Order: sequence, then C-alpha cells, then structure tokens
Amino acid sequence: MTNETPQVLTIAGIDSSGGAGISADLKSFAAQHVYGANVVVALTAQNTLGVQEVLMISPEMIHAQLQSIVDDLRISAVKSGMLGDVVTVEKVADFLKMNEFGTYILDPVMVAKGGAHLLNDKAIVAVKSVLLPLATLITPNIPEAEVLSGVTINDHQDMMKAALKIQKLGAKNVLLKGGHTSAKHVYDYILLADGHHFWMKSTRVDTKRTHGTGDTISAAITAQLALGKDMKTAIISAKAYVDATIRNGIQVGHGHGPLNHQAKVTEVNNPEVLANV
Ligand SMILES: Nc1ncnc2c1ncn2[C@@H]1O[C@H](COP(=O)(O)OP(=O)(O)OP(=O)(O)O)[C@@H](O)[C@H]1O
Ligand SMILES: Cc1ncc(CO)c(N)n1
Repeated sequence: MTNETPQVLTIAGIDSSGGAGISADLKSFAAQHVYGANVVVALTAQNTLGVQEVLMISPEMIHAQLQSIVDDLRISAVKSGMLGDVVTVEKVADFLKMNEFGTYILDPVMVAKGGAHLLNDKAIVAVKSVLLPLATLITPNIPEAEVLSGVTINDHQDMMKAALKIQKLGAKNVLLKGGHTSAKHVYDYILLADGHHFWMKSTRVDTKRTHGTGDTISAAITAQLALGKDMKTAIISAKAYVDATIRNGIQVGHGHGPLNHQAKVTEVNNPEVLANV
C-alpha cells in the first residue's frame, strides 16, 4: 500500500557538520512526515565553530539538479536557504517562475552563526528584486530584516515597521524571527497576507546549541503548508517544533551545537500567541 506523502524541495547549501542548511531541512521535513528532496547550490566545510570553506556549485549543475526534480517528482512546496551568489539567485528565480509550485518559502540566509557571509552583497540586491516578490512567506531574522527593510531594529515597533516594509517589497507573508536578542523571552512577529498580525512569545533557552534554528523553522513551515495547514497554524506548529529541538539539546561539537530533531513536541513548546506586545 502507498500513501500520498507530500513531496517538498529545499534549495540550499550543505553543512558538513549536519546542523544547518540542507541537513537541518531534511531532518525537519522527516520529523513533520513529508518527503524531502534537495538541490545543492553550495558545499560548505563547516562545523559548530564556524564555516571554513565554501564551494559554489556551477549554474549548469544546479540547473541539472532542478531539471531532474521536475522531470520526476511532484513537488508541492519549495524552500530556499543559503544561495551564495547572484547567478544562483537568478537561476532559482527562473526555476520558480517556470514551474508553478504554489508555495515558496524564502529564508533569506545571509550570515552563519560564526559570522561567515553566505550571500554576497550583489546577491542581496538580487534576492530583494527577483526572489522576494515570488515568496509566499519570507522568514528573515533580525539582522536580515534590517538589511532588507533598511529599518534599524531596536524594539517591537521596529520589528513591525520592518515586516511591513518587507511585505511592501512583495513577499505575501512575513515571519520576522526574534532569536537575535538577549532578552528573557523571544518574540517572533508575523504579518499575514490579509494584514492580520500576531506575535509568538516563548521563554529563551540559555544555550549555545542554536545552529540551524532558522533553517529548521522555515523547513517545518514548508512541510506544514504542504500538509495543507493554513499559514498561521503552520507557523505556530513549526515554532513549537523548533522550540522542542532547542529545549532538548544534544552535545555535539564545541561551539554553536546543532538541534535535536528527535525531540518530542509537548505542551510546553507551544508559544504564547499574542495580538499585541
Ligand atoms: N535561545 C533561544 N531560545 C528559544 N528560542 C529561540 C532561541 N534562539 C532562537 N529561537 C527561536 O528559533 C527560531 C529561529 O530564530 P533565529 O532568529 O535564531 O533564526 P536564525 O538566525 O535565522 O537562525 P540560524 O541562522 O541559526 O539558522 C525563532 O522562532 C526564534 O524565536
Ligand atoms: C549551509 C548553511 N546554510 C544555512 C546556514 C545558516 O544557518 C548555515 N550555517 N549553513
């Protein structure tokens, strides 16, 4: 007997230590019970201490991988992560325009936890002009939202202002992740296509093991949308999942360790959903 498991695709870079990028995406897809395919645009020699080397895959090989996917699989949602350079960004944009997948999640990955740049300056401009308008959902963290919106973020008002600017650039829905602060609670801000907005509040876990949190939440949202959930439900459920993977840490490496994708999601992982903060 077979069943209709949704098939989703991640287009991103590989992290040799298995914590971020495509590895995090595939683990997250599997935990949400969807089938994950992957198109590799970059190899990174990376561990929990940082990124040591990056090798971009040729545009021809990226094209070949994308073609192989559409020739055979039936993809219902796509996410992109690390894209590196302009050629790759443009290739992905052309691919998305030529194939109607319905759902595209843009995680505008710019800098790794250790500080390495995973998207060059020209590619940032290209992401803004050619990918952002195609996005069903964009999931910037605070520094990425600052770059995309031009708004300096110091408080909740600034997060709302930045999200609105990013939506005006063309992304239908915006999840502005609030992990990059040192406050006792983390607040993620969500602005939906119909103007509805809300906050997700959770208690910050005092840990260095947060390698791949952004990849993991955007992959989990991609999976939940492919399973037919509405945007708000998909985001809240993905947030509970990433919270479980952070809260039930495993000891790997000596720096920013990876998440525990085997973690069970329980009541404690549900974020507080608030209209205003
Ligand atoms: N220490 C923490 N405790 C609890 N939740 C966290 C913590 N750090 C991040 N999160 C949550 O994880 C998710 C990802 O947020 P974050 O802002 O860290 O993304 P990111 O910077 O893109 O991650 P990365 O670059 O590691 O992939 C958000 O929902 C955020 O609230
Ligand atoms: C390959 C890759 N993608 C994304 C990130 C950001 O988490 C990373 N560190 N490495």
